[in-house]
Amino acid sequence: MAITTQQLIQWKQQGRSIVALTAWDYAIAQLLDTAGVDLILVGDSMAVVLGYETTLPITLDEMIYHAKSVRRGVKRALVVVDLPFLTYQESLQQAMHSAGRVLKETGAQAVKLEGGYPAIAETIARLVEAGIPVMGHVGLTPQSVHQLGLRQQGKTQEASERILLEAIALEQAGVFSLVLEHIPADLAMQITQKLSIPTIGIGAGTHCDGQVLVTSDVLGLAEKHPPFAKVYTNLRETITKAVQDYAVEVRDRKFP
Ligand SMILES: Nc1nc(=O)c2c([nH]1)NC[C@@H]1CN(c3ccc(C(=O)N[C@@H](CCC(=O)O)C(=O)O)cc3)CN21
Ligand SMILES: CC(C)C(=O)C(=O)O
Ligand SMILES: [Mg+2]
Repeated sequence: MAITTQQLIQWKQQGRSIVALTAWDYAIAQLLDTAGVDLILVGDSMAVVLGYETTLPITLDEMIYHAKSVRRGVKRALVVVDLPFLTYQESLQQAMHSAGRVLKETGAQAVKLEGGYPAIAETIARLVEAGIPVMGHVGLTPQSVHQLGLRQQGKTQEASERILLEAIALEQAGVFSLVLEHIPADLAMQITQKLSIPTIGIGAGTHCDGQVLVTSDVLGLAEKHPPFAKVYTNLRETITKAVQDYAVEVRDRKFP
C-alpha cells in the first residue's frame, strides 16, 4: 500500500521514525522501495552521480527525467522531488509551473523547496492551496552554497532563532514535513518538539522524526561525502574489484 503525506504526520504522533533516502534511477529506487524505505527523495544531490560539483546546474527537465524513472520503480514509498535552483524563486507563477510539471509528468506525490524566508513561505502556501503537497528544507540549503558554504548552520543564538522561526513559518504555510540539514542537534530537537509535522534530519542529530541521507554516500559510491553521512558499504571497492576481475579474465581468455 502506498504511503501518504497524512500517514507520515500520524507516524510522528505515534513516535515511529521515518526512513528516507535519495534515488536517481529505476534500479536504485526499486531496491530502496523493496527494502522498506518510507520516503524516496529525487534529490538535486543527484548532481554528484551526474558529475557536478554543486547542485546548481541541475535543470527541471533533468529532475523530471530522473523522477519518472524513479517513480517506475516505486510501489510503496512516498516519492518527493526537489525543485532545482531558480525554478521556483523567481515568481509564484514559476513555482506553480515547475511544481505542476513535476506532479503531472512524473507521478511523484510531492515537491521540496529550499528556504524558509517570507517569500518562499508565501509561495509554498499558494502551492499547497493549489493541491500540491510540499516538503520544506531549512538549515544548510545547498542551493545557497555560494553564500553559506557547506558549514553547519544555526550555530549562533541569532541564527538558531531565525531557523526556528523559518520552521514555524513553513508549518503555517502548510508543508507536510520539513528537512533539517546540518544544524546542531539541540536546535533540531527544539524544532521537532515545536512542530506537529515530522522533521527529517540530515546531519541534525537523533531527535528528528526521521532521517535522510544521500544514497550514493550510504553505499560508498560517492568520491567524497559530508562529515555527517555514514557509509554502510563500500560499493566503489566492490565494483572496482568486480570490473578488474572481469578485465583479467577477458585478457587471459578465461571468460567466457
Ligand atoms: N553526496 C552528497 N551528499 C550530501 O549529503 C550532499 C551532497 N552530496 N550535495 C548537496 C549537499 C552538500 N552537502 C554537504 C557537503 C559537504 C559538507 C561538508 O563537508 N561540510 C564541512 C565543511 C566544509 C566547508 O566548510 O567547506 C563541515 O565540517 O561541516 C556538508 C554538506 C550535503 N548534500
Ligand atoms: C539531502 C537531501 C535533503 C536533499 O535535498 C538532496 O539529496 O538533494
Ligand atoms: Mg536537495
